[in-house]
Amino acid sequence: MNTNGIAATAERKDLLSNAQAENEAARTLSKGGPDYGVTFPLWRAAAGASWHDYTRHPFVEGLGDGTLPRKAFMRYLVQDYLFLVQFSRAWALAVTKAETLDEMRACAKTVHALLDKELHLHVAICAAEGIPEAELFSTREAPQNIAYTRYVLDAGHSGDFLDLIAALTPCVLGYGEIGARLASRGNETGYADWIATYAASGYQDTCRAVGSLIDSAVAYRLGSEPQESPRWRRLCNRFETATRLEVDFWEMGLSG
Ligand SMILES: Cc1ncc(CN)c(N)n1
Repeated sequence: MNTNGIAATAERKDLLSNAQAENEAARTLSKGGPDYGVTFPLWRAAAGASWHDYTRHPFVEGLGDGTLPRKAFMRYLVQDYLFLVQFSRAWALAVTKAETLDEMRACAKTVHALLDKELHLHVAICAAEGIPEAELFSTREAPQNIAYTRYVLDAGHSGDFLDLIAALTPCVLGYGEIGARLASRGNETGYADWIATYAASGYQDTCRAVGSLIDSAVAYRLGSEPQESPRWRRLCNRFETATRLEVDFWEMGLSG
């Protein structure tokens, strides 16, 4: 096969995987939204307007309709590469804070998903824009990036497994929700690869696994009525703080 043939096959594969992601997302949304367990919807509801501000942020809407300036996207993406490096460390910390082997396995799988799957998107897009990975790795972190990632790491160092998981949840599941919603619109924009990554079955499987990890971790430590626990409010607060830090992260992309 000549190079044109290879490129055409690769392009067709891309189109197919984008179409599959859109179909999956449409099926998910027709069920009433992504189903990531029972604890996540409670924390999301407790976060109130902050959740809406995060998942419906102008940056997100710009990704969905293609109006987001490329400069803003690249500023975000370079920082997000560094973000994912720190988040991998935070999920690795969760492995050491876990109390069961199932929890350790679930957290280790998430480390793998971040380092060996999600980061590829960033490396590939940046390479296409002429930014090599070594340059990404040595970029200076934006203050919003430091604030968010170090908040989560501190939640893990100063608290227990649940404190850490509550701070990690908006990141994983928020993007799952955003990816599914944007893909269901079916717009062909310059950000289709980004949207397809978070709507794809691989990422949605991670979201479902994390949703079920949260449910079992909460039941293991707080029993069958977790909302009655004195810890519940603090966990909701951690989730909401991380959600607001997600909003600041989008703002960082739009700044400058
Ligand atoms: C800031 C941020 N939040 C969440 C994700 C999805 N893992 C991400 N890549 N970046």
